[in-house]
Amino acid sequence: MSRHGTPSVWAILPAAGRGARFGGDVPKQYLQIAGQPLIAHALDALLSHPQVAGAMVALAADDRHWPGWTTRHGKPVLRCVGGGERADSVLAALQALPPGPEDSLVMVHDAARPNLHPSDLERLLHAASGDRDGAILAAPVRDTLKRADAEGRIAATEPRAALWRALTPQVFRRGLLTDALLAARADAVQVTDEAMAVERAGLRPRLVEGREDNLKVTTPADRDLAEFLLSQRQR
Ligand SMILES: Nc1ccn([C@@H]2O[C@H](COP(=O)(O)OP(=O)(O)OP(=O)(O)O)[C@@H](O)[C@H]2O)c(=O)n1
Ligand SMILES: C[C@](O)(CO)[C@H](O)COP(=O)(O)O
Repeated sequence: MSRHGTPSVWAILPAAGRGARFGGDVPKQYLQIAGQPLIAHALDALLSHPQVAGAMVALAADDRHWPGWTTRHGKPVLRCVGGGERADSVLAALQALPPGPEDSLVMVHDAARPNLHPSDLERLLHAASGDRDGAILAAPVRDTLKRADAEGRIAATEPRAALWRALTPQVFRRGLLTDALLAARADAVQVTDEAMAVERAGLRPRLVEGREDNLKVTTPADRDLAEFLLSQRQR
């Protein structure tokens, strides 16, 4: 048994997006970067951690690019059909997981974030294991923030003290996250990350500072940086 105990954390990868901001014919999660699809880098980063039991990947119903993996790193890779919004995909994945304790940890990570480092993952899981409100990787805002007006000019400078950018993974107790996402859906509130749903439930997840290079590949401009970062790790 590893020092982390029995692998008990299920990883959820929302991967049902269309990649509209990235463009192209192939959804960005299947972009070949540093020798494999973007989603493979995200899967490997998660499944290589000894505490992670397996992965549930939420795919678009008409996805024809999924390579059909059923295991990686000796762990199960399961899949389900995602939903119209990211939160719907996460909820579908939660509800498709194998039976397990409601207070077990689940970890949600964007398939579009290929450069998650083991050190960040370890610190995040350590923080979440001891915190019932959960924990997320995040990065403190280091730039001055401007609010734009309708003409693309500066309308205001926003205070940045105590502002952080939410990253992923985000780790919560399985039952708590499921209930929080169901409540947000029932209230017709579109949450852009899992923490937003948990905050609505009155909890205060812990912020775990993560690397700035845990980028989400969103537009074509992100591709070269992702290629560089991932190729540097393979040297
Ligand atoms: N209905 C959706 C929308 C998004 N995602 C996933 O959520 C992650 C982060 O979303 P984003 O970067 O916005 O990806 P897309 O939604 O594909 O991009 P876009 O908004 O440009 O279409 C991605 O792995 C994406 O596949 C998902 O599983 N289901
Ligand atoms: C979950 C997330 O990556 C945290 O920053 C972000 O909210 C995803 O946003 P997207 O518009 O679905 O990419």
